[in-house]
Amino acid sequence: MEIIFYHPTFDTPYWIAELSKKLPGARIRGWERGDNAPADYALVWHPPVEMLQGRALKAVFALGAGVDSILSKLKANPEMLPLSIPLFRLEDTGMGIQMQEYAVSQVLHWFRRFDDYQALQRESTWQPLADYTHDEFTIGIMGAGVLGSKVAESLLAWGFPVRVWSRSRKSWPQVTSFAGDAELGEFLRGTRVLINLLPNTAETVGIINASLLEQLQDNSYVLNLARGVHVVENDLLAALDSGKLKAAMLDVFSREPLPKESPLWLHPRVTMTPHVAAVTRPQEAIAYIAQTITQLERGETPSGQVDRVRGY
Ligand SMILES: NC(=O)C1=CN([C@@H]2O[C@H](COP(=O)(O)OP(=O)(O)OC[C@H]3O[C@@H](n4cnc5c(N)ncnc54)[C@H](OP(=O)(O)O)[C@@H]3O)[C@@H](O)[C@H]2O)C=CC1
Ligand SMILES: O=C(O)C(=O)CO
Repeated sequence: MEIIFYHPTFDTPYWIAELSKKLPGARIRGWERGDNAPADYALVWHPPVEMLQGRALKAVFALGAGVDSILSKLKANPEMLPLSIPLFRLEDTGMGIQMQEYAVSQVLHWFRRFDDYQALQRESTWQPLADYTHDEFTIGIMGAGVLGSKVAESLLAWGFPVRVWSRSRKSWPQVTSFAGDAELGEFLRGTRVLINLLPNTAETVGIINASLLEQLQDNSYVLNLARGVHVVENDLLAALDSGKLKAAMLDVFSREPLPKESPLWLHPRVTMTPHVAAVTRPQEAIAYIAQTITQLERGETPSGQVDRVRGY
């Protein structure tokens, strides 16, 4: 079995060595321009078109959870990967716990009013504030997939009311589920902390815009953990300045790295991280990919296949 690997920043020799331990029969090589030799599987992130085009692959693996970059490249170059070749993505593989850590720490930060206390500290003001209660701190998670479900679970454990919004309805204990565009308004009206874990698709791009933000409760919070293009950044800034939003924490941006001139950098109620909410953990990802390849070789149907028509 021949496997080709391409990632613009990962340590390719390390990945090849570790993958080889899990797939001892496989010949694995880092792909370089001009390599047209046969391959059965391709493991990729931001792959050049020529890496995949014209190959009789058994499957392609995205080395992350989101497949928006590969799908948008495919839109422009459909011949890069025919629909008959399945595309897999990483399902959790250690990203769930990272999203839980991020979401729980930030929600608790807002819930315990550490943002307000930090502002008071800057003025050397000693001023105890009224506590927030859990029942006025409903968490609304957009996207109830692999990562959204993990985040829901962790915030429930801290006693917050949790609701989710997705395409299909969920029947999860203690979680209120809203499904489809028709129920988005009702979902938003009860949400105090909006957490975004949607995939980037034609339907979700720009979804966090002025009209959506207007439907949230006053003094709400936004935590964007998914993709920058979900948020209309000027609308978010306007909602912060109008007082509709109390604060936003952003991990992802419409342009990355965030340009120096972006007003988001200096906004007093915006905090940010540079797209690190959940990174690919090599050992977990390698175990998942090796197991999935083994299942495919046995003729089984592993989970994690992307529905390319649906876009996630
Ligand atoms: N910032 C970071 O470091 C990282 C960001 N991410 C981002 O997180 C995203 C989510 O990952 P993951 O949980 O694994 O993805 P999943 O595919 O498992 O979940 C996607 C969820 O979004 C819902 N959804 C999709 N389209 C719509 C729509 N039009 N309306 C309502 N709901 C919709 C799906 O609904 P249904 O359940 O009905 O199908 C599903 O619940 C990734 O696509 C990626 O962009 C991922 C990893 C790291
Ligand atoms: O896996 C993903 O989709 C990511 O965004 C990794 O940072």
